[in-house]
Amino acid sequence: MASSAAPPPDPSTSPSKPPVAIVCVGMAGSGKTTFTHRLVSHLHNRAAAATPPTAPPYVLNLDPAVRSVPFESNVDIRDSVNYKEVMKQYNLGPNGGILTSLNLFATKVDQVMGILEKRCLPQPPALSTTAPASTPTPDPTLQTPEHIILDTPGQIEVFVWSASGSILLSALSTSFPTVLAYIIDTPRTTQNTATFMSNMLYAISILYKTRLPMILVFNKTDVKDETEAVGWMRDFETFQAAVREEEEGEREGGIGGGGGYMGGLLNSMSLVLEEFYAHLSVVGVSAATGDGIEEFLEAVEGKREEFDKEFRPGMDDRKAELKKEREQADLGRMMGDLGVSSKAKGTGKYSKRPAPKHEVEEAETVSEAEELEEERRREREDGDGWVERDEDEPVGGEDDEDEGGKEGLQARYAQALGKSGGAADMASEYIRRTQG
Ligand SMILES: Nc1nc2c(ncn2[C@@H]2O[C@H](COP(=O)(O)OP(=O)(O)OP(=O)(O)O)[C@@H](O)[C@H]2O)c(=O)[nH]1
Repeated sequence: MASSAAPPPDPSTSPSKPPVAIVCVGMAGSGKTTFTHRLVSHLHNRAAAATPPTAPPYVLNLDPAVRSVPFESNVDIRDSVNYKEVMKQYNLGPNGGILTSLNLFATKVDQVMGILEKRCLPQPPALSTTAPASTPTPDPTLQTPEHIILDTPGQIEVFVWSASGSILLSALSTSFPTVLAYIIDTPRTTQNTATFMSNMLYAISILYKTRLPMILVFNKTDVKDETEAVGWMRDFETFQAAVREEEEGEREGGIGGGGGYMGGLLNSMSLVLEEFYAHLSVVGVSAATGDGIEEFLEAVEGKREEFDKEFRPGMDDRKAELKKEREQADLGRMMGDLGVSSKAKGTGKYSKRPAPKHEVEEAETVSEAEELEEERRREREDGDGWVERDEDEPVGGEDDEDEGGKEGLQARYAQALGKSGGAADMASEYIRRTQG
């Protein structure tokens, strides 16, 4: 695949643009992590090869359940929330554990945004009394990245449909142009027209839920290229012909199928979806070989413009309003998620005998669970449960070793939100009521 895209702009000479945030979402197994890995290493290579070298992408891992992340991330939810302990403490299954971990992480969204803005937006030059030294080669570590990349949990609905997902996306998109990369497993999705349509309907629901520009990324083109899928999208007659062919195949094979109802529905939907497809960019990539990554980055630039034109207007005015919404309405909803979790204690599918005393002492709350995390994490952590992976962040944390139970959690929430009262109190009050 040609890599003929223009070299990245030199941030030292070009008017600085904020980086674009790429949020990778997709069904479990579609290849999000492999794609993120490929994208990150591609951008690292591109930044190193530029003259002068530019800043590499800023990377966030938002999947609390992933065992190992193949790429280097600057911010990792796992440093802040211990997924296994969350499952244990709230008696949750895997999906509830991911949801609750994301909820806990989302209470720290303002800190995350603070770090992102500090690291990724051009900062006003520091006042200096000494004469500027002549530095012909800008230091890439002092430059801002062109891309922020986020990998999300495999359980797509947990991220896209949860309050915490909305909080994170709305916070991100108020500060940075934000684009969704909807990763699709091409061979699996084009197995038949019904699977294809299901995936497209999922994409449409995310598009309308988030209202962010979206790129459909047909992944795994090394196994099957995107031609058929794109054909089905661009020309509904091609799609309808495929539906007919499948129906005939089923009739000949004696398979009942949807008895005509299914075919009719698929045909109607293909007509309706024409309008939706028009709003999307489509690229074929292979995360395994790297094919199509440059085309994807070109599509991202197109979507950045769309974001600036259609999404950005009014955003600056709405920033304060959105922040308030985040703290009030969504946190209320988010605590509702925790409430569901707390009710599961002792009654639900994942209920269990009361934990023996020594286990309780081991970690009674999420905050204590965090305290018990490995020494490596604790060293980086400076008191508020939040950590940026590559550097120490000067946060005025307190030693909360003595804080146990609900008070400890309350302090966590208060700290997480950088103040006392408001949403923090609301969160802890909710927990007090539901857990007490
Ligand atoms: N052939 C091929 N396999 C791929 C490609 N991308 C990912 N895979 C494989 O697809 C499987 C799933 O990939 P992951 O990157 O773990 O997918 P994911 O969406 O992050 O998975 P979850 O986090 O569990 O939802 C792995 O076996 C990958 O090796 C690709 O471009 N080509």
